[in-house]
Amino acid sequence: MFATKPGVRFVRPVVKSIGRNQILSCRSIPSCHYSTGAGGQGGKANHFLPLTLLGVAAVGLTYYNMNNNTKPPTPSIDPTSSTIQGSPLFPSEKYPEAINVVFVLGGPGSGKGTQCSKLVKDYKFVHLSAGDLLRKEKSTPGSEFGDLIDHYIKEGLIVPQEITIQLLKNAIVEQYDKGNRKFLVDGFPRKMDQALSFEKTVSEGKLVLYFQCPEEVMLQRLLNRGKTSGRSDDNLESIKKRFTTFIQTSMPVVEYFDDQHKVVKVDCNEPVDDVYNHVVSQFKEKNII
Ligand SMILES: Nc1ncnc2c1ncn2[C@@H]1O[C@H](COP(=O)(O)OP(=O)(O)O)[C@@H](O)[C@H]1O
Ligand SMILES: O=c1ccn([C@@H]2O[C@H](COP(=O)(O)OP(=O)(O)O)[C@@H](O)[C@H]2O)c(=O)[nH]1
Repeated sequence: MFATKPGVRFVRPVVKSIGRNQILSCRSIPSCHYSTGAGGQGGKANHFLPLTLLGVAAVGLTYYNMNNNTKPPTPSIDPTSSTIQGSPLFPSEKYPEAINVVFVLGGPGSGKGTQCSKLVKDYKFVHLSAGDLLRKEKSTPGSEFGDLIDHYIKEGLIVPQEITIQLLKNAIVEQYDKGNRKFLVDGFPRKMDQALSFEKTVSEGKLVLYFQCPEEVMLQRLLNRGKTSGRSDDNLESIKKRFTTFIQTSMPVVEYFDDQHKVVKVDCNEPVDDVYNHVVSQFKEKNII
């Protein structure tokens, strides 16, 4: 049912219909519309075709796997081998000013959200948590990717990049239009394909703030958070899976940026205010604040 007929003329990408408020709509993306085959619009860019096919493949396979509980959902196309094509949105003709993006990484429960809140209060950053954006999209009535997101989060897996990147893009554009230029992008990129695509199509990351944290500390914090968070992944089973994903999939991203000398490492295993003091002094040293 997800097959695409050759020659079909696309007037909108799949992502456009996601969510009641079209959160994942491609409004903000120039050259969003495209066509294929006979009757297509000649020279129009075809940027969304691979993206759409990948998205459709991921959704189809996920639904299949959710109904056949024998194996985890794995996209039929290896996402690490495909990156979204395009040029950065910031700066560009439409959005002439560059934005400052700091990626905030660290294992689940390392304190990313806690420290971001403090930075927002003191230094007027916009805090965009990829996990929060996904949870919001998941609970948006009518979201066609709600079940898929739910499944990936419970399993501690990384949601296909085009969904998360589109959510981030929309949120950043909204904030840019309000005059904001400084962003803490929390819990993203968690996978190499996301890192490459985001920097190619949205903006480069100026710095990565990485919280080093022993697993045992994160485990205790997450179990504690789980008593009140209401999150479907703050339980022992999901936490173990998230740790595995973090080590196997997300640490290579930290290493990738570390090779570019963009990573500042902060020990998470101190009281909140002490961790924050380290963060602030590192940011000052790097001229981020
Ligand atoms: N330095 C710290 N010491 C003790 N508890 C902390 C510290 N930082 C965060 N926490 C607590 O640990 C839990 C996870 O923190 P959070 O900021 O939500 O992590 P993350 O965003 O990395 O998942 C929360 O309940 C938070 O209150
Ligand atoms: O770029 C992202 C960020 C988050 N997630 C999913 O959202 C979950 C929760 O992420 P969040 O950053 O909210 O929580 P953390 O695990 O850091 O506590 C992750 O385990 C992933 O399943 C994702 O797929 N892509």
